[in-house]
Amino acid sequence: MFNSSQVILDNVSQGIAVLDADLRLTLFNDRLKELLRPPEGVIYTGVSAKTIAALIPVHAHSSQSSSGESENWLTKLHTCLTPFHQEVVVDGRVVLMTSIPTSDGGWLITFDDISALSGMKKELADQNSRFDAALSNMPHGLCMFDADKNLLLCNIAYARLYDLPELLTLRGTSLTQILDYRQITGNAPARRDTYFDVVIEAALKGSTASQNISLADGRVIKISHQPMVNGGYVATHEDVTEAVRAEEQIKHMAGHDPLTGLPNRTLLREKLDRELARGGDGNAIALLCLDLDHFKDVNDTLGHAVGDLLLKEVTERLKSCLREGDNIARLGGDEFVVFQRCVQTRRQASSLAQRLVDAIGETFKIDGHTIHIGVSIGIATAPDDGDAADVLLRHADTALYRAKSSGRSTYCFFEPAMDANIQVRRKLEVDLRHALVARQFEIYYQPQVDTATEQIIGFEALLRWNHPERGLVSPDEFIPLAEETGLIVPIGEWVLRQACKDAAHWPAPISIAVNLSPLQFRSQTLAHTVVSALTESGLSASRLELEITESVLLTNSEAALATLHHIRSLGVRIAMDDFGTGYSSLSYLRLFPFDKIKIDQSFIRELGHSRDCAAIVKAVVDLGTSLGITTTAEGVETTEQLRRVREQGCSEIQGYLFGKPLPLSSVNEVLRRLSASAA
Ligand SMILES: Nc1nc2c(ncn2[C@@H]2O[C@H](COP(=O)(O)O[C@H]3[C@@H](O)[C@H](n4cnc5c(=O)[nH]c(N)nc54)O[C@@H]3COP(=O)(O)O)[C@@H](O)[C@H]2O)c(=O)[nH]1
Repeated sequence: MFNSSQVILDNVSQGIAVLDADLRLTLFNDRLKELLRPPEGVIYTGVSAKTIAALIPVHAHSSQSSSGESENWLTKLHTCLTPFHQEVVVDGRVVLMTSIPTSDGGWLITFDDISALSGMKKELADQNSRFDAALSNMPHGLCMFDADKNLLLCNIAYARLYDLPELLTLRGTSLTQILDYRQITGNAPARRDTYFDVVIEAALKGSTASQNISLADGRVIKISHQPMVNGGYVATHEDVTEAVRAEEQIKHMAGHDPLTGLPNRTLLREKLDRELARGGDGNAIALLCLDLDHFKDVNDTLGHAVGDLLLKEVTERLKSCLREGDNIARLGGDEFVVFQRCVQTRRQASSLAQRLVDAIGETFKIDGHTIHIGVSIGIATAPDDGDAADVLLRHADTALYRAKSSGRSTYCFFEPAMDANIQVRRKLEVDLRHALVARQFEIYYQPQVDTATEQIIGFEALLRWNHPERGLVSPDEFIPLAEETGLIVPIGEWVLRQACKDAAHWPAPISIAVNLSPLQFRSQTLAHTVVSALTESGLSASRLELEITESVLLTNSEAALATLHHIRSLGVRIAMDDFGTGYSSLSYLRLFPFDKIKIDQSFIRELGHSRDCAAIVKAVVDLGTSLGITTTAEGVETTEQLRRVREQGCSEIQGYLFGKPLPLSSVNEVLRRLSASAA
């Protein structure tokens, strides 16, 4: 027969030991032996608690007994009247001993193997300390609030971010308390109500959201909310002030011109597109393309620093002409755009354009320099001239082109007919840029004759352009374009070098005259180019003549005069071309010791018809004679004109009567025949 209580005891998972009042073992089970692993025969009914205590030598750690004492188990059995626990380690296993006093003065002791539980507790403790370390070391603030907006926990970074005292970081602190405190210290959300009502409520309702919140102290905090499963939310707080500022700055830079601070082309396009899309409310848009006149001269002569200061000053003046709602942008260089929404488009745009022209026409005083520039303006209007930004900009630019060619410092409205002309001109410009590399230029030479002997004494180099589609293009058409685009500088340099090379093969003292454009004087390397053209070709300086018009001295006269003196000091002769067509040809004779005056063909043409012209020619020749300057009559076509200029005392003649401009091969042939007949 089995003892039923023993069967029960042997089938429970705990080790059981029952001690009587004398602390002797009265009852125990097999599980006790399994846990304590006593040597054979040590555990038996009647054995003392002391013997059992000897089997459990190592205390894992003492849990607090109900009396709060931590004492040796045996001592406690003698002294304690209430249950107590002890964790001990037996043979590597953690065993929880629970000692419960029995009514007869004895003890019921249970032994639980809690090794697994103890491992989990340790793991949990480790995890908690890792979590604490992570929280404390997080660069961002972190906080958890329950569903009632009471703080569950927060980390040091959160407290530091808002300068919170320790008291407000304790569990249970309400969000309102925290925000009230932040309100006082000046770092609460600038729009607290919105933050509270919208952001927090959304988080509590389960929305994951990330939002930048501006604080009253100017900082921007990125707050990311994550709802928690059991209500409440966890939020990270990151100070993104610097990042937001940098982003704003990058955005500003992408849309603005760094020099003037004005919107750039990209931003202009955005604004214009927006305005055009808004259309349809009866209002129109006037778009004004502005280009400064002679700005390049300022850069070339006074330097880029002064040019930059001028652009800033121009910007201020342009802005001062605008009214509320008008927009301005700088497209680059000296190009600006203004657009305005207006009702009476042309009238309002004219009035704005005139204000702008007047403002820029006023003298500028920059860095000790007095500067005169102007502005040319092309205007296109929407919807009449187009309703897309690209089209409007193109049409305003076309009108600008017209404003520039009709004298500058003025404005001009777009007209459809302009488009076709300008397209042709643009195409010519593209072709002209290509012409030099494509070797489409050729120099023709027109003879210059001694009036007395009627012998050829030299030739004038006159440029011709063999256009692949249009055939020979007149210099009257492409030289002004080359001057407008600045291409005259490389083209003029090519003419000079090529003409010197060609003339070097002609018999001395036959000379060569080359035209110089005013723009070539701005390059500052002109004198050097002349020297190298002479050196490369081997032509004597005395056989080279350079023809300039008074416009060279009109702008930038000091620098141009210095260059002229330098070139003349080489032995090169300087001729004043088209004499009498400008305003102050005479006064320029006092400025520079010209070697030759070329009387413009308009006077020669009129010699037989106009007494005035005859008198002018006579006066110029007399002036030349008294100053020791050679005079050449240009455009002599008839024997009658020849007779008259000879009568007036003109020393040299050039004109169709003695020969039209000829290609090099024909000139060489003429010269060959001349030297053969002279031999
Ligand atoms: N900067 C440069 N300018 C140049 C160069 N090559 C030419 N040009 C200038 O282009 C203008 C037109 O030149 P072109 O068509 O060659 O006309 C010249 C002569 O052909 C013409 N001429 C000469 N004699 C007569 C005549 O009896 N009748 C008549 N109707 N025309 C005649 O005059 C032009 C020469 O002018 P000028 O230079 O003033 O002596 C012209 O302004 C050229 O200067 C160049 O390489 N660089």
